[in-house]
Order: sequence, then structure tokens, then C-alpha cells
Amino acid sequence: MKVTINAAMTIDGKIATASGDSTISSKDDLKRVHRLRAGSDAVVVGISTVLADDPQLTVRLVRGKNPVRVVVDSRGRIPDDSQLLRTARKVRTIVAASMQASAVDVERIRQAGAEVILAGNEAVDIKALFSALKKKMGFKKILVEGGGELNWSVLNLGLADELIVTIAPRVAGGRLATTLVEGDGYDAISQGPKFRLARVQKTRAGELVLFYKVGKNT
Ligand SMILES: NC(=O)C1=CN([C@@H]2O[C@H](COP(=O)(O)OP(=O)(O)OC[C@H]3O[C@@H](n4cnc5c(N)ncnc54)[C@H](O)[C@@H]3O)[C@@H](O)[C@H]2O)C=CC1
Ligand SMILES: Nc1nc(O)c(N)c(N[C@@H]2O[C@H](COP(=O)(O)O)[C@@H](O)[C@H]2O)n1
Repeated sequence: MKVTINAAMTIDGKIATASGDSTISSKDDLKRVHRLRAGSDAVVVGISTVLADDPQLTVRLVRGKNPVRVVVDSRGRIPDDSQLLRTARKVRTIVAASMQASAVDVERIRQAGAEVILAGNEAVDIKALFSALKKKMGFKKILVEGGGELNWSVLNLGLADELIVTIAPRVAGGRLATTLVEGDGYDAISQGPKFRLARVQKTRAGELVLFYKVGKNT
């Protein structure tokens, strides 16, 4: 199974402002992302991204098939009125929760038309989730679309094959603004995953799209 992380950041590495504005990519870049989604079996996001952005995670800017939408949501907090749950009967949607989710929330999410996968005791066990996506669902291409905490988990577990980062010609600043990779971080740069720059694209809006292959660290 191939796992790709895609995100857009400012020159200073922020994927959203401290107040939660994440409108970073140009229309051209968003079309590229929608094409990437169309070529993926599933798109995976963290619950904080759902709560901040209320995303659709569809391919509406291009022709193609919507990927299955997967939300990493330990406690089953996804709101009933979120775009993902409101459209769960039209576009297949999976909520990956842990044992922290109440039976009431699991039932509420299932009633809305989404599937629930339980993986992990506290946080969602990302390794177990990705294994289920591969072995039980038969998915071959997974697109991870953040946010920073989810990016950390996927990279730190050595699960990513590719990292695509759009650098927009903007600065967000703010020590509380979310960065591309959050989590605990490494003590030494040498402990982190190593990347190979495979390709660079420039968009009409002056963005650089960097395509990195990820060296496995596990
Ligand atoms: N510019 C861009 O390309 C993107 C920007 N964003 C922005 O990122 C921000 C959200 O990012 P974050 O706060 O970092 O949250 P996130 O979206 O990565 O979600 C993290 C949350 O997911 C849950 N979770 C459960 N198990 C987990 C596990 N094993 N590993 C990681 N998370 C787990 C936890 O509740 C955790 O706090 C939003 O402001 C959003 O707008 C999000 C995606 C793309
Ligand atoms: N590639 C990219 N560029 C940006 O500027 C972004 N803000 C994001 N965000 C990701 O896309 C989701 C929104 O998707 P929809 O437009 O609602 O389909 C958002 O939740 C992030 O995962 N990505």
C-alpha cells in the first residue's frame, strides 16, 4: 500500500494560522490535490482538521471518483452537522475511533451512515488502522491530508512513502500556529526520517510544489 502525505504550508512552515485559517493553496494547486484524491482509495484526516475546516474531501474540482474519507477520531467527536457526516450516505466515510469513544457516539456515527473502526486504547492506533485499510478494505493508495499531529504519527511510524508539500509565498507567523509536523518531535535531526527530493513544480501563483520520497525508518 502506498501512503502519500499532502499539505500546503507558508514559507515559515505553518499549515494554518493560530486562529485556524488554512486557505493556503491556489486554485491550480487545489486542482492538483483533487486529482491526487481521485487517484487514491482513501483520504485520511485528523479530527482537529475536521473541527477546524469542516472539509468535504471530495474531487469536485476535477472529474473522477471520490475517495473513501477516513477521520482519525479517538473519542468519536465528529459532529452530526459536519459535511462529512451529513454526506456519509453518498460518499463512503469511515471514522477510526479508539476505546475512548462511548457506545453512544459510535452508534450516533453509524446512524449517520458512516462506518466505525475501533483501533487503540487511547489514541487511534494508526498502524492497526492502516493495516485494516490495506488488508480488510483492500486499499492500495492512501492520501493523508493532515493536520500536523496526524502527519507526525504517520511519519514517526515510518508509514509514509511520499510527502508532497506546497510552499505558498506567504508568511503566517504565530508560535501557536499549526506547523506541517507537530507531535513530540525528535531530539536530533538525524533521528527523523530522511527525504529525497524527486520533483519540483512551480504554479502560476508562485507556489513551489515539492515531491519527496520518504526513506523508511522502521
Ligand atoms: N494547509 C494544509 O494543507 C492543512 C492544514 N490543516 C490544518 O491543521 C490544523 C489541524 O491540525 P492538528 O491540530 O495538528 O490536528 P489533526 O488534524 O492532525 O488531528 C489531531 C487529532 O486527531 C486525534 N488523533 C487520534 N489518534 C491520533 C493519532 N494516533 N495521531 C494523531 N492524531 C490522533 C487526536 O484528537 C488529535 O488531537 C487545522 O487548523 C487545519 O486547518 C489540516 C490539514 C491540511
Ligand atoms: N492542499 C491543501 N491546501 C490547502 O490550502 C489546504 N487548506 C488544505 N487542506 C486540506 O484540505 C481539506 C479541505 O478539503 P475540501 O476543500 O473541503 O475538500 C482540509 O480539511 C485539509 O485536510 N490542503
